[in-house]
Amino acid sequence: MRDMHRNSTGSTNNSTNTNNKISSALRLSSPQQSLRRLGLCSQIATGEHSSPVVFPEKRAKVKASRKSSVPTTLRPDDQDTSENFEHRIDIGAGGGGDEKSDLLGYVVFSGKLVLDKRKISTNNNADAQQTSDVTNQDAVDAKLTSKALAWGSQVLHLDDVISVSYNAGLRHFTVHSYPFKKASCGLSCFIKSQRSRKDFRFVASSIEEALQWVGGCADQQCFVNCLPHPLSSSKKQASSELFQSDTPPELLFRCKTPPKMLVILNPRSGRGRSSKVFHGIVEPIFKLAGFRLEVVKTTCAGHARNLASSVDISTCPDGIICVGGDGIINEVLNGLLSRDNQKEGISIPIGIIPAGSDNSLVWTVLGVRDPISAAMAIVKGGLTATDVFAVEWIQTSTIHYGLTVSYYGFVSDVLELSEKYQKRFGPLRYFVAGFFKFLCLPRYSYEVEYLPALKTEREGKISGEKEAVDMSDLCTDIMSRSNKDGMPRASSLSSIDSIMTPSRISGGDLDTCSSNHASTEPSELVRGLDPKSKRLSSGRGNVTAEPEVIHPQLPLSTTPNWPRTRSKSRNDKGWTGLTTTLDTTRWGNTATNDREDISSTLSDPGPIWDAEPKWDADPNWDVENPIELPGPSDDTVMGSTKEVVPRFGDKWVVSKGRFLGILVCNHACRTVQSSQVVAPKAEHDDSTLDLLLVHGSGRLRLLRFFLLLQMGRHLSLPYVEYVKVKSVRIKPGKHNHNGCGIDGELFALNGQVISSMLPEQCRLIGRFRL
Ligand SMILES: Nc1ncnc2c1ncn2[C@@H]1O[C@H](COP(=O)(O)OP(=O)(O)OP(=O)(O)O)[C@@H](O)[C@H]1O
Repeated sequence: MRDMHRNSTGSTNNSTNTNNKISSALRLSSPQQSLRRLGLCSQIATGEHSSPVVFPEKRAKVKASRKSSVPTTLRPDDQDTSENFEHRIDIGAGGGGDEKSDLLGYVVFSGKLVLDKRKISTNNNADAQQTSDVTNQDAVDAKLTSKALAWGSQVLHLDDVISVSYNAGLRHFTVHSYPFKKASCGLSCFIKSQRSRKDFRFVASSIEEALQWVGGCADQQCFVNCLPHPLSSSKKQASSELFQSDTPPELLFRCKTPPKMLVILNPRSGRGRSSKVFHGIVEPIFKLAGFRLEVVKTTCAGHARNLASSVDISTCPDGIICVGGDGIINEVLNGLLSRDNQKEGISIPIGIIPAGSDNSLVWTVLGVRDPISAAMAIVKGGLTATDVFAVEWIQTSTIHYGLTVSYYGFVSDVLELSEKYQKRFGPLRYFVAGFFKFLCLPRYSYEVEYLPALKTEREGKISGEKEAVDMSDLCTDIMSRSNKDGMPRASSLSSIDSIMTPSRISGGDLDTCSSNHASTEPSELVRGLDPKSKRLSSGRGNVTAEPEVIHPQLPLSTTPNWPRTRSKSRNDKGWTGLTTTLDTTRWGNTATNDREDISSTLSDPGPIWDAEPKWDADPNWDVENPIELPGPSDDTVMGSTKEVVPRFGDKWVVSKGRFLGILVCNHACRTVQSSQVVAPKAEHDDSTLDLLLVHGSGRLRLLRFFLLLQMGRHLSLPYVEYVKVKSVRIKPGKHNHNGCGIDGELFALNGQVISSMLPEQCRLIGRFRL
């Protein structure tokens, strides 16, 4: 176990020093404080909560017992006493000095504990009997601090603790934890340490002390599962007769109320392993932590989105847990943002249990990649605000939201092709599809226009301005129209590297090559897609009409919804099919995985405010790029041109020509399968997008990009441009395979799209912990 021996007892010689060193940091709380923290309360087996009852006489008793067993503060003259301890606890992390002495936080409670190593019985009566058998000779000094429970030479970090079970009226209590299990010495370099369940049953010196220990754990945010006395035949008896004589009639440990959440589980994720992962590994953790969960398994693509858009929030006030890959999270996000009250929707916390092909979001943002750690992050709670980006199809005003990345070119083509191999190759399908796509690599042409972000903006200096954006403004344009979008996915593909390199190679130094224009760009932050800022960003600040007026010529039914089937190819379905509007409820009723073809507008002339030509109407890239060599494997051209286009103070950089790929990242996009980082400078909450342009065409160039990506050196390539942006517009060339991937969902890129940040962030459950 990683943590168990982290701060083990030092030698007898240095123990006195250590005690001196730690004395300041380990000042025990006064008994009164401890008692206050204990906040005797009750969580009776039924899970019902009752009001706290204070028992002064019990408090006095506990106070006395604590005084006698442990000194309040380790003073110099206490050293002798402390030397008599059977085991010394070096809370100062091996005597590292005062600066380290708070590694385990402040002391909440201390006393003697016996670790009962006998197998924990399921029989309560036997438990009661066993407890009385434990002799105090085995007792060791123990301390509960704000960060750990330490006894003898062992330390259990509270981060690894899920809950504590306690039977009223007994001296013993059980700590349920999931510490890291260390691989055996020889294998530790090869095998990642994993968490596994470990229950520690302790016996305290007295019932009062047991209450103190358990109450202290409750104060440190551990859930306490309080059960009746094992000898009581009924809960009624436990709370009336037994408690009257032995213990307070009601024990109310002050700990957090167990959360109530909705679990949306994609049973197809991870090649169908997600149900096993949830019920076998994750659910027991949530049960230990007292969570009240309603589990819904999705029946088809789009189901999660429908659930998230319509669920009664009062039934899951603490959030929605997604079990699956990045795709299911994207569905839930889009569902939440399509609710009538979008502000409420985006504020619903989202928990993530990684059980799909790739879970870049939770790995990058919370540093969690296995289901147990993810469940623990949810149990431990806290929220991490995360940017949300919106990709809007300008001509049709359709919007799809994302949390991870949107991509165009080779990667989106691979995403599409990978569908074919889903059943046969599972997570390896990206590699297989990447290989085949590589062999017959087409050329991709785009017009890219981006608004670089200023350094000051990236550092949040105008956060006040950001905060001033009213969510209702935001909703007027982007969100209200998003209800109609219902674009489907092909599969999860936040893991760009899995396309070409399934191997694991460590990252190295990363050189970023931001655009020159970025540093000379003094413009206001165009984060958020409220109509006003969007117009500003597009250089049409004089347009004041409501969204409907802005796009007057748009027929209501022109959303470029493009559900794809998992089995059909793009050609089968005809990318430029009928104009229609996707009814999202249809997805919910679809019994199979396959989706119907719903395609997009062909002839939409685009909104009035966007009518001004920014580029040639129909770029002919073969002509515009005279240096482009013919043939499939050319590798010598940058293939694009660049210019700065000032509009109303905002200088948009225009780059057009050939691109192997365009990646617009919301966070660093780490991949679970390897140590690569696609956008090393990206932050999930910096209000900017990181744009990666891989210029040019040709297999050699593409191969070099992916190889260097594995080594973390892809940004050093001369044809790779990396810039932080506030907004990006992308328009495909004429003969492209026009796909666009958003968090693993695949869409048709018929016409120009604009990616920008929403002013409001969503909230992921959990915090990044090292
Ligand atoms: N019951 C279902 N049947 C088929 N598709 C579903 C179902 N539930 C959800 N989906 C679709 O599957 C997509 C992918 O889900 P998710 O990201 O959870 O898995 P994944 O990581 O891609 O899984 P896999 O390991 O199979 O690649 C979702 O975006 C959703 O559209």
